[in-house]
Amino acid sequence: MTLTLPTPAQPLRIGTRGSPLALAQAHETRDRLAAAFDLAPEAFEVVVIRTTGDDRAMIAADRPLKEIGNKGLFTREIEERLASGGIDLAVHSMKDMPTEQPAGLILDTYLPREDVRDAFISPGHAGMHALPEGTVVGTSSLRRRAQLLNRRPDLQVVEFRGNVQTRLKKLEDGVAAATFLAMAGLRRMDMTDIPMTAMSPDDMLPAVAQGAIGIERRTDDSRAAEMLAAIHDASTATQLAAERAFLAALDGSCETPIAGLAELDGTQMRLRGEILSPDGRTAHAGERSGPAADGPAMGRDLAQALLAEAGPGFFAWRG
Ligand SMILES: NCc1[nH]cc(CCC(=O)O)c1CC(=O)O
Repeated sequence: MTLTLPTPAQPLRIGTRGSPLALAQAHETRDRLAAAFDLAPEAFEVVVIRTTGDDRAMIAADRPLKEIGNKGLFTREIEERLASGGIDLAVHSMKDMPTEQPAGLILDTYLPREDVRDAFISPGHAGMHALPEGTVVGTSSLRRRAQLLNRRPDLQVVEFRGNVQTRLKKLEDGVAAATFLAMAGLRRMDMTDIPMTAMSPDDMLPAVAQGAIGIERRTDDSRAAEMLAAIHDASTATQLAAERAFLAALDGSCETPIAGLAELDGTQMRLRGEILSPDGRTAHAGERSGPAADGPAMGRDLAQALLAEAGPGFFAWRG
């Protein structure tokens, strides 16, 4: 098979949302492909796609994300455009992607994973444990809210939505004294000079697939498959296979406080997972270790164990 590479006249079209983080991730994808095939940046076109999620989030800026729509809200239009041939690739944060895949599309290429940890961000305080009693912390993440309240039930949590820039502005304006963001996003946007400390996964286990970028293509597009193979990171794929099997076995979505992290040491894997009640009062955590190739089985096994420990009805609040 001979690969017909894209040219400035017939560029490879990369679809993405328009937030600064999404654009940084699309540009990283483009730059890695350009380097792998020695192509000029003009051989690629970055296509910004507005999603229902972006529109609704703008209108209902103070409401929790889970109230304004279900999963796929921020990706549906992008996947439709990909399926209909309007773009050739779609770049996603894997943390935001459901575990099922629309027919005709495949999402199995991952860039090397960034820092998986959460960052604690506060102009005035050194870390989660140093916050005075009653301090107001902003976050839109059900997981971070539940984990924080589990460790620090005395704190107050307020809804904190918007892109990274918006959230930092809210901190500046004093809406909250601290917030959390993914280290990966800050690094990818070159924003590590803000006042922050990386959280140990022992204090705050990250979201499943945090820090991982996935690139989606049409199942029948062999050129895309061949080009993506050149930038794929196998270690990230091994980690995500375990973490996403854990998530899928919990039937989890972004509406459920779930955390999971697989770490590799040579051929061995350590997989940690946690499920929490939204108020943080109850948490069930566990881990598995074994050969990395058994990651998906470890993920399913850990999920079953945590579900059994939590008992029936633990996820009952889910609509
Ligand atoms: N849900 C929003 C989202 N999706 C991916 C990232 C960060 C990048 C990543 O985790 O890969 C963020 C923002 C954040 O959590 O700070």
